[in-house]
Amino acid sequence: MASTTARLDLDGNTINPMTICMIGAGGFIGSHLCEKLMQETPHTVLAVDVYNDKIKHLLEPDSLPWAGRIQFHRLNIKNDSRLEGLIKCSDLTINLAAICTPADYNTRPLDTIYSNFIDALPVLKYCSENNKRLIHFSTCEVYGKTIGSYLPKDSPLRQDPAYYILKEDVSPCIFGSVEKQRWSYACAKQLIERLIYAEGAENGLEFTIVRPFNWIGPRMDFIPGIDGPSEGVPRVLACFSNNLLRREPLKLVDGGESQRTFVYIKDAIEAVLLMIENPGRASGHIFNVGNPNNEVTVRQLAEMMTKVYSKVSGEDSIETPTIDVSSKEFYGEGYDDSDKRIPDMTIINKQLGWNPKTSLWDLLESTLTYQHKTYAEAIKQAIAKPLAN
Ligand SMILES: NC(=O)c1ccc[n+]([C@@H]2O[C@H](COP(=O)([O-])OP(=O)(O)OC[C@H]3O[C@@H](n4cnc5c(N)ncnc54)[C@H](O)[C@@H]3O)[C@@H](O)[C@H]2O)c1
Ligand SMILES: O=C(O)[C@H]1O[C@H](OP(=O)(O)OP(=O)(O)OC[C@H]2O[C@@H](n3ccc(=O)[nH]c3=O)[C@H](O)[C@@H]2O)[C@H](O)[C@@H](O)[C@@H]1O
Repeated sequence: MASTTARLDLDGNTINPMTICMIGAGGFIGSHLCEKLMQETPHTVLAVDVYNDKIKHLLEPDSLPWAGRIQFHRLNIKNDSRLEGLIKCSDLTINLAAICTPADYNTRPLDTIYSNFIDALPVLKYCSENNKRLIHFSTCEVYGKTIGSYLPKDSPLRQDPAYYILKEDVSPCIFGSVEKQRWSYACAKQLIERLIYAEGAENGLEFTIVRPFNWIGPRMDFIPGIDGPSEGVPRVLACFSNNLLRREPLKLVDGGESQRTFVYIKDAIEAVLLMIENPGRASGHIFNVGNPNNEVTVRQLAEMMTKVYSKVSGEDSIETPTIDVSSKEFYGEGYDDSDKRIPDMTIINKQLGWNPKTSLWDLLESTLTYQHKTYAEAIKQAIAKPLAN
């Protein structure tokens, strides 16, 4: 419940209720952010998306305590003149809208580039022209590969953090060749970051850029054949959840050697709320938001998810829990990968005093409990159906 006592920012000033135009509010991050804003703050959200399934529980029934503070606007920002009006009547715009599943980057590069660059242009224009604050969601993928990945395999420098820690104001953006269309997303995100930064520098736009590092939790993506297309390939959490639910081996792309740091969505949302409510500390900054303590290879992630799922479902794991698959087979031509992603936390610590709290085991336990409760029965029925026919 939103508290009735005044909310204070990090400098002890009263936070006034604001109206937030949240574009992409119906997605994974948007649904958690809407939930947080409704349950814990007095702010109003104009929720813009083409879908609202993930925020339905916040929109209905009319008797919800926050009724009237969240409005859903079903619109596609590619071609809807209502967008400018919504931005104009808000204090802050948060842009989350994007195509952001790697399976699309090399197979639908045009849609990916349009979604992440061209479609974000009007949002930026309307914020800049109307002097509205913008929080734009970029990605840790803008760093691409680490400098260390180009060193010889046995180089001792690979162990030196200077060669792999990703730092907002220092690290370069290293992408593969244009033929490696995996980088279409990262490159589009990088260009929109540069444009936002330039609008800030030349025209005084008040902006914050967020670079999420593998945020995971309930409601991420979809389970193929249940609430998404059977042939669709979501991000790794949903791919592995789907395999576990169906008692199939988890597929390790190119040996599962890539490394990632995973952060719990609920920790990450705390960071976004600090940005929303502390504009003086957040504006003009680019923030890494991740958990440097939760690093694993994809193979280790698969092993941990298998153990956690056994615990939460009460089922033994299958005899062959993982299989190797080539990236060409799994994602098609033009796939490439980030080798390692550890966020430097200096800037977000200094500006907002934020730190992630949840260990990888704990976040997987709560997320897989949700996946099991939400999908296990539906999967059982889907598997039983063809046999019954
Ligand atoms: N989840 C992560 O860990 C992560 C990591 C890095 C970056 N990001 C970035 O954060 C943002 C949100 O990610 P997410 O994980 O919530 O993704 P998501 O796909 O769950 O949410 C994106 C939402 O935007 C909506 N959308 C897309 N195009 C639209 C359009 N033209 N008009 C209206 N709505 C549109 C989609 O319907 C979807 O609901 C994206 O910009 C993504 O690139 C996320
Ligand atoms: O989440 C992020 O911070 C960013 O990175 C993600 O990219 P990536 O981490 O590569 O995407 P995942 O689908 O989560 O894959 C992680 C790793 O698991 C591997 N993988 C994925 C799925 C699978 O079934 N098996 C498997 O081995 C992938 O090859 C990759 O190495 C996406 O690009 C974005 O959502 C986002 O911008």
